[in-house]
Amino acid sequence: MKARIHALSLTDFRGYDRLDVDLAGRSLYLFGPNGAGKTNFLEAISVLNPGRGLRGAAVSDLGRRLPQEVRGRAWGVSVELKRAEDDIRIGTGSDPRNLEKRLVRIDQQTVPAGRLLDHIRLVWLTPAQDRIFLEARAERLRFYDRLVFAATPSHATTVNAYEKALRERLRLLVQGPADAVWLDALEERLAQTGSEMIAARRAALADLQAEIEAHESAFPKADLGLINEASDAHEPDALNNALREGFARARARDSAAGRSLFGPHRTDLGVFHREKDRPAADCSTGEQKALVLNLILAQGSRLSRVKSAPNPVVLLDEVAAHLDPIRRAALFDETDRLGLQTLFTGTDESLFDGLFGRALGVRVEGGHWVEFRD
Ligand SMILES: Nc1ncnc2c1ncn2[C@@H]1O[C@H](COP(=O)(O)OP(=O)(O)OP(=O)(O)O)[C@@H](O)[C@H]1O
Repeated sequence: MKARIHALSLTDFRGYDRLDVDLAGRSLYLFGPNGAGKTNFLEAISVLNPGRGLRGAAVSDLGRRLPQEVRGRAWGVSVELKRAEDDIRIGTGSDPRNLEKRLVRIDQQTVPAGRLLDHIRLVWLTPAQDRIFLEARAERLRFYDRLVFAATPSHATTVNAYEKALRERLRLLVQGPADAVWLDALEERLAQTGSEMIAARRAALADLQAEIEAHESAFPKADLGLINEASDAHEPDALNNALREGFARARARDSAAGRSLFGPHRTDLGVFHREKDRPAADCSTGEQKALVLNLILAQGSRLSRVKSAPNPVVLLDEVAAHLDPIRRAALFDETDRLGLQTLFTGTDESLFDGLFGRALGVRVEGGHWVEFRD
């Protein structure tokens, strides 16, 4: 399903007071000095999916706040998506009655945030994620779970239900009462949601690896793996049983440690640089950036194949600056070839010479779009 961003407005979002533009479904590159408002713009698009957007910010931090103001203002982001069959306007913003909360609207109707995924799916890469292979395991797993969730939205609900049951089980084990019936019931839920999580992660991994194999590109190929999955069983009943038994066996150890030491929440994403024959964490900074970028392109490509879901829109913050000219040209060609509406940022206009005429270019200064390159 094609979904591309056309008309777009921001109101009091971060440094922007008001922005009304029409991207006409095109890709975009924003350039301008530090602090101009380039990342803020990508962040505004990123909140058009459920969750906290690409900076993980609270709703109340997104509203424009002048230096003398103590609180941010009510903010809003809305876009018009043109599709083969119709146009649709989707938007989000703070609830004027409670600035900590956000509301989502689709064609004027207030709806749950999850419904946004029926219309737009976002993939992003920010400088913070370049270090994903050096981060703590839990951070990497969260990054990977977001890749899984973009194609399988139920994965987020499953992970939340699993984490809730895990916290409840640990509380019983540490504070009591260690009621066996209650613990059995919680572990049953953990086994059920845990098996679903493992299955969704494996399916996403197979898809991503297939995308990586399918494309010859200037980016290094990665071998992906899931480490410490809690069980290597594949058949659903066997996986379920293995998890239930694993949780029951771990009770005494978890209770003594005050931590949950068994389960799929302890999984890690393994990424191996095939050509260099070493784990991503041992690769150079530039090699790590290229690996993670290739993973994001694989994600964009696999999402665009999901017939029942909208085409992804890709947000690449300061990615071009870190690539050598050959890889930069390859990135522009690759996003074009995949038919992805991609929004790039960078400080220097010259980084985007290869996009001139293929995307809309805009100079940003002080929260304003000041010059257009068409
Ligand atoms: N809630 C807010 N209200 C007003 N201004 C804000 C708010 N939040 C952030 N800003 C301002 O936005 C600017 C940062 O913008 P942004 O992160 O988009 O910069 P950028 O163009 O991506 O720069 P860089 O090249 O340094 O990454 C800062 O000047 C910051 O003070």
